[in-house]
Amino acid sequence: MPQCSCALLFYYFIFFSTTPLILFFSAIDYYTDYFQNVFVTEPKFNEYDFIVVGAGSAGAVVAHRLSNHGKVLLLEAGGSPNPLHSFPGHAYGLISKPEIDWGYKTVPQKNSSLAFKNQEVFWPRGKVLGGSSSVNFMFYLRGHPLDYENWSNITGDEGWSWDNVLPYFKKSISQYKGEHQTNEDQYKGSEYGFLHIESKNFKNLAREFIEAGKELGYDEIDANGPQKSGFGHLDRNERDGARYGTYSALLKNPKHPKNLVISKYSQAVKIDSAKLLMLSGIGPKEHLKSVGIKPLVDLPVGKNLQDHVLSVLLPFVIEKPLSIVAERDFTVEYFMEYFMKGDGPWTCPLMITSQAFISSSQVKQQGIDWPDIQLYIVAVGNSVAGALTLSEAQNYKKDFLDKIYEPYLGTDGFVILNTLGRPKSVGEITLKDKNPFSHPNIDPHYLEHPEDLAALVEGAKLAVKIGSETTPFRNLNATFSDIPIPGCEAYKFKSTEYWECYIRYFSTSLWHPTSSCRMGKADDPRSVVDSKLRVLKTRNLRVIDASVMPVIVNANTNAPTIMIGEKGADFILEHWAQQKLVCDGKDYYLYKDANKCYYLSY
Ligand SMILES: Cc1cc2nc3c(=O)[nH]c(=O)nc-3n(C[C@H](O)[C@H](O)[C@H](O)COP(=O)(O)OP(=O)(O)OC[C@H]3O[C@@H](n4cnc5c(N)ncnc54)[C@H](O)[C@@H]3O)c2cc1C
Repeated sequence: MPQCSCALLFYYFIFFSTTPLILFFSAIDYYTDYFQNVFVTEPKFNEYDFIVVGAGSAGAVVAHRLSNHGKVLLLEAGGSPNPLHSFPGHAYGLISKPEIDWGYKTVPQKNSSLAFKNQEVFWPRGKVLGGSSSVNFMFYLRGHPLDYENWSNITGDEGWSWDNVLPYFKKSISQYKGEHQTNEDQYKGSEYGFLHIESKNFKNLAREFIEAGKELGYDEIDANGPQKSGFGHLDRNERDGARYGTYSALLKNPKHPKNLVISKYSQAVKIDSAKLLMLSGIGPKEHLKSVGIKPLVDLPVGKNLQDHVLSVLLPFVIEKPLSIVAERDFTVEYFMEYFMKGDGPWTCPLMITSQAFISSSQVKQQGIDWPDIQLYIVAVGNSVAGALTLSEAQNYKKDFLDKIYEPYLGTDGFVILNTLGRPKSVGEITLKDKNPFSHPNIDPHYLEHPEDLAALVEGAKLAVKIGSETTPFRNLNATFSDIPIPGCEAYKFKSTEYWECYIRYFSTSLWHPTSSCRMGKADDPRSVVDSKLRVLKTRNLRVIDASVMPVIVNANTNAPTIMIGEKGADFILEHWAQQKLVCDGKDYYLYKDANKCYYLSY
């Protein structure tokens, strides 16, 4: 990679001169979009067949599918994303930006996140068309078949089994140009699909990571089909190197524009499904009373919150220039590669090039291979910018990071993200008060369950072994910092107690909250919606988003949420077909000889 003796100065010049410009143009873009939306009259109907609140990963899919059959009003609290959102290299820069992010944070955590200011973890959520799919890191993963067998058992509905959700994952795909093109059975595009999935050429340290896994006895895998323990490349929701979330795919140029009215900057008074239901009087009776809301329907809304916990392992140092060091590699060459060819490092969010699924010993004891640890390798060296960005985007204490990074600044290296795929700790979302604009209390109870910490300790030990003791990394002279992190100096370095302490400091969210409006059987006291996603004890109201997952899946949650959107749209269409007998359009057909009209399930 190109070298320059005055690179640090150059980097600072570029950083401090472009950042205000980016902020300035983003602000212009935001206010132009906002005022255009207020003053330019949109075509409106007097009445709608469906109202969808939230144009996120699931909401955009539901609105799109329904607009093929009826008039849809899609209410979104945010506006259009600015053009920078499609640039994967800038994904980290989108976090916590108030024009597009709700700006949530957790309440102070008791068992985790000691390296964070006030032990509060930032919880980014997209407030923009496309929702969190417009700000996420775009990795495309579906989960383990057993995740869905579990859903099927919990709901008592075979419709959520792996065999029955797989067609919905496939249905969303339009074009697959990822790592596993030979696996047609998993990825063949559908004529109804809209997602583009690809994997570009920046794969630094991925081969070393996968080969290290093989040396330790793991297979090289396609993590989607069907998942098992092993190491493999990552696919992303991109098209020609640009983000391709539900905004680009479905809302930017809607397929049924006459039927779909998108109302931007329209906050349906309440925020997010759990909060929305509680402010409407649907939630835990005693809690609603305590904040002055009249309870209408007593349901465990906000309970059962789950999230993937992430512990960052750094710094690793290598002696070959295979990582991106911001001060050195912020080059014209890489930008040209991106803008001219749609390729290179800037197609890769956070330079995460590969990942692994591992079953901890707790899981192996049960005689199954249902991984509960996910490791990612991040081909980022040790830079001033890295520490600054981590602290600003995620609320880490800056001085804590400075102490860890200082001896290694400017060196090549990498980071391993050690994440918990199947956490046992369960959190809760409650209302602060009855003001719809107040942020909710978010308490994920990270690491409360002792088995969560035990699994992450195993992940940390394995990650450090991979990154410093295996042949592919030894060939790079890779080392893991031997300086204990501040706060854990009292423990024997790399002992189980040291890792427990390390993880309690370095633990945050992987930004995959689920299950606060859990789906389940009607007589299960944990259920908020039934297996057709209808809110229990109410009529004509469904929740269709990540919050309905009965248990979080062992995978990044965007693709599973889009799948939920697909199924949810079909549930509504099935129901609607039975309500209204309409046979006048070409999209409708007569079902057998039952003398009833059904809608084609797109
Ligand atoms: C920074 C980040 C990185 C991530 N990286 C990945 C990744 O690489 N791969 C992956 O698979 N997953 C990733 N995820 C998770 C994934 O993006 C989410 O699980 C998924 O987008 C959730 O979809 P959803 O439909 O439930 O909610 P969202 O997509 O968040 O949509 C909710 C929408 O509703 C709107 N809304 C909320 N309340 C109201 C209201 N009252 N009125 C009107 N509109 C409202 C919001 O503004 C938003 O647009 C990431 C998430 C984040 C935040």
